[in-house]
Amino acid sequence: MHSFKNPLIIALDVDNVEEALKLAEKIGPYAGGFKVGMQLYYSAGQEVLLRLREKELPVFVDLKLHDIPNTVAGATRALTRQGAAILNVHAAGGKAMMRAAVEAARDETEKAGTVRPLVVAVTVLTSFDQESFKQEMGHSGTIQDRVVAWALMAREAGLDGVVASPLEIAAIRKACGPDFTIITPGIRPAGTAINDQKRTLTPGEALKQGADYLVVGRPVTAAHDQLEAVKAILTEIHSM
Ligand SMILES: O=C(O)c1cc(=O)[nH]c(=O)n1[C@@H]1O[C@H](COP(=O)(O)O)[C@@H](O)[C@H]1O
Repeated sequence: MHSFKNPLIIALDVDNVEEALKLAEKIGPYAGGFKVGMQLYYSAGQEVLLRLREKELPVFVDLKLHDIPNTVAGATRALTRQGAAILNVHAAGGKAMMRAAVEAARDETEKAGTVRPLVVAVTVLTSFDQESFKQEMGHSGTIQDRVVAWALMAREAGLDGVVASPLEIAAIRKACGPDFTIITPGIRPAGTAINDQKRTLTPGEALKQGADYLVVGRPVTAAHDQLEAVKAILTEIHSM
């Protein structure tokens, strides 16, 4: 497995390589890893992954793949070759799609003699609350039940873990066991803006619930002093 020096993954949700590298330079000595999502990858492509490799921190490539199994397998191969330490697919894409992704990652790394990325499933996005989940997604049950069902399905498909809100961590841990990786966005240090997130906890609370990795974007990227924001989160984490 790629090694993260601490559980804090900073989402580099910016528009270009220069901005991403500037941020990575500043917070690199403190962060556990970086996340490159749709905004940056669709703007800068694989160049940003190549340049971030120079920082020697693992990168979670968050493109939330969701397509037929063959297409997702091809995309997974590409992101694996580009050095992703973690990559994600939507659990809603189904078991065959998830299995195709993890098999593609395994095959690609076995051929290259490299370390396989963790392949994790996105469950219910942290921007849903129970009300919008019911109204817009047509699910009658609770978010937690859906997240746990998808987590179990991801585990059966051979995935390494899931992305879920901090509110579901304990239930996932109970259902999927200690070795299943749980990555949680929707992290909001006390007193920071919630923005479009609906299901949130503070960094310390999320770790206490049993998260393996915390994904944090705007509480750091939009902070007046980004470095101070990262350090404050680490202080909270270390005091746990
Ligand atoms: O897959 C993700 O990383 C993800 C899943 C999810 O359910 N919610 C979610 O916010 N994310 C990502 O996590 C990051 C959270 O950013 P902030 O809300 O700015 O902290 C963003 O880059 C999102 O794309």
